[in-house]
Amino acid sequence: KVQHSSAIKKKKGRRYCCGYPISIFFIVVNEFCERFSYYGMRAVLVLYFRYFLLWDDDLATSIYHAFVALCYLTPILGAIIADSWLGKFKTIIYLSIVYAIGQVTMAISTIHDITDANRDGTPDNFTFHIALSMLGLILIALGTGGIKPCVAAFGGDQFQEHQSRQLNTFFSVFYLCINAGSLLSTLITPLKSVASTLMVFIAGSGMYVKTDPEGNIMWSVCKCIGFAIKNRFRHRSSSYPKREHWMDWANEKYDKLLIAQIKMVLKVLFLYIPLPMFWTLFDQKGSRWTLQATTMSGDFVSILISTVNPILILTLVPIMDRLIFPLIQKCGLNFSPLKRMTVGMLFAAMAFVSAALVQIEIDKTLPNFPSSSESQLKVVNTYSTTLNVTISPNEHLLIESFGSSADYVTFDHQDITVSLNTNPVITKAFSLIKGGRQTLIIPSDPTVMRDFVLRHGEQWCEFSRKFGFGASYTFLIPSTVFSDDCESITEVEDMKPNSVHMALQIPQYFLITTGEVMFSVTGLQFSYSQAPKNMKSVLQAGWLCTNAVGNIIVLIVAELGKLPKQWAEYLLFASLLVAVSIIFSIMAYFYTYIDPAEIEAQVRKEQGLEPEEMEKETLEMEEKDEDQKNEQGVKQTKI
Ligand SMILES: C[C@H](N)C(=O)N1CCC[C@H]1C(=O)O
Repeated sequence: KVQHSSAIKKKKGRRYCCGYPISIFFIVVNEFCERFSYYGMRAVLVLYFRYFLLWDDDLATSIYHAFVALCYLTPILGAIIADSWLGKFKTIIYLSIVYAIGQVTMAISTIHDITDANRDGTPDNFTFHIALSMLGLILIALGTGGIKPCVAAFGGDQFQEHQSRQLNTFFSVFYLCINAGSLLSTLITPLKSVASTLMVFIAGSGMYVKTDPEGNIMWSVCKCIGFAIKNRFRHRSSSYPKREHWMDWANEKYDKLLIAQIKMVLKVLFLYIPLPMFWTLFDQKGSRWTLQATTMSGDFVSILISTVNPILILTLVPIMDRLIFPLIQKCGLNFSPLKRMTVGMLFAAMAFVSAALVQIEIDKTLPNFPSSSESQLKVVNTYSTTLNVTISPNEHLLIESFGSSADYVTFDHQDITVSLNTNPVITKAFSLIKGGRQTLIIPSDPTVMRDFVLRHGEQWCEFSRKFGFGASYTFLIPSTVFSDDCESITEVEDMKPNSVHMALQIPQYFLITTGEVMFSVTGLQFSYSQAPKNMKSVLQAGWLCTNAVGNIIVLIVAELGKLPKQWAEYLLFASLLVAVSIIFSIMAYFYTYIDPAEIEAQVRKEQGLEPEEMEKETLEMEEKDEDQKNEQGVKQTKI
């Protein structure tokens, strides 16, 4: 009775603006601040690993993906704590504190002065910094992941059953805030944002609808499933009559309502099995696509590329919600949530086809590097006259003074002899490095060693030309050069600058983000709407876990099983996602959308409602009326 009246008291605090509970304002701002902090930290994480902890590219990328995977695995823990023990409100508060401690720990780990006793600018004790940063990252993963399923579900809890339209809009706005936070964090430093997250959330405290946790629900679910499996096994003989669903084998011991709720959750979780493949492709934006961008040209575009996903989300979500989806509906087509998710997957697959096409263009412009059994040599002539260079057995090069051979010459053997048509003829034998590129410099005569400083800003010689991305140059400086004799310095281009423009990546970003809007925003709404009341966070956590598994697949498949051609790897991922989306569409075809509240009410009715429940329901109905009147602006003073 006491619990019952307190629940009602809390619900009476509900206030509305334009048909939406005011409390959701605090929730979406909280999500904005949280994502601002998370994405801001994530944006510099690989750089921190690479340039502070001095890890190599592979280790930095692997730990980065492992961290992201952990961030999407910890929601299970947060959901269990919220649904079984603390409730969503307190879980968000406590785990946000853990999150803040994690960010502070991480910040401390980046102060090299702590262990830099000899003040040379690098830490002396890397173990200390690594241990501290790993601790910080684990706390951050626990905080960000733990609160994530609770915040989305808590937002959903603020609405009533008849507000399904507003609920869908809430999830779209929620996703917009995630991306506004992500966009801003790329542009400005995410300082103090976890503290703001917590303060904004607490500020709305008096206005939230806070549903109490209903005991250790996860433990009851596990015990019930365990019992059903054991009982089914005990009655495996064909003499026992079959039951409609394997969970019905728990009927002997467990409440019908719990069994019905577990059936609903399992049905959705089964549907989630193919979904990680979407995230496997999506999360390669941050690794493979970024590496692809480093082989392309265009400097200002690089900032656009790092912000294009959130910018497109901010544009596409309203366009989809207000224009495309209503238009499709008007055409009489039933674009159900699961259909949207399938189309989202196909868009992501198309994005990877687009990435493969861009890669083929890039490959055409890339230098032809030697295979592991070949060697390459370039010859540079700093001699005073043009030279005829013969490389055994039959390579003849005519190289003018202060010039070089047009390109690297490839040899399938390593031992060569170089002859120059000087007087007397000079002949010398060399052994080249297998699989490597080398440059042979023919020195000027007489050889004088001298220093020449090329210093930015105050260099002796100004070079007006801009060096291209990805290019490599050799400067030939004559021994006689003086500060006013810049003309005599010759530049040899060893590697051509990247020539495929980064703007070519925009179509693939556009396609993957369109896919994300259809897949991720819809998935978020779907996970909430199909979950029984006491398992909303659990199902949100299940949804987020698909992201974690996707990242683990990136780690395993993309890192270990590299294909020789990058474009082929992109096409492989695209084909895999098309195959998975076909499987998903078949599974979706057999899925029947449910109204969990209706099923729960039906089971209760079958069981015969207890007087207490009846009373609660009547009060809720009364309250629903009051809320509806509130929405219409009618002021009610008393129920
Ligand atoms: C930044 C992405 N566009 C995005 O919004 N997300 C990627 C994974 C899910 C979602 C998020 O919650 O951050």
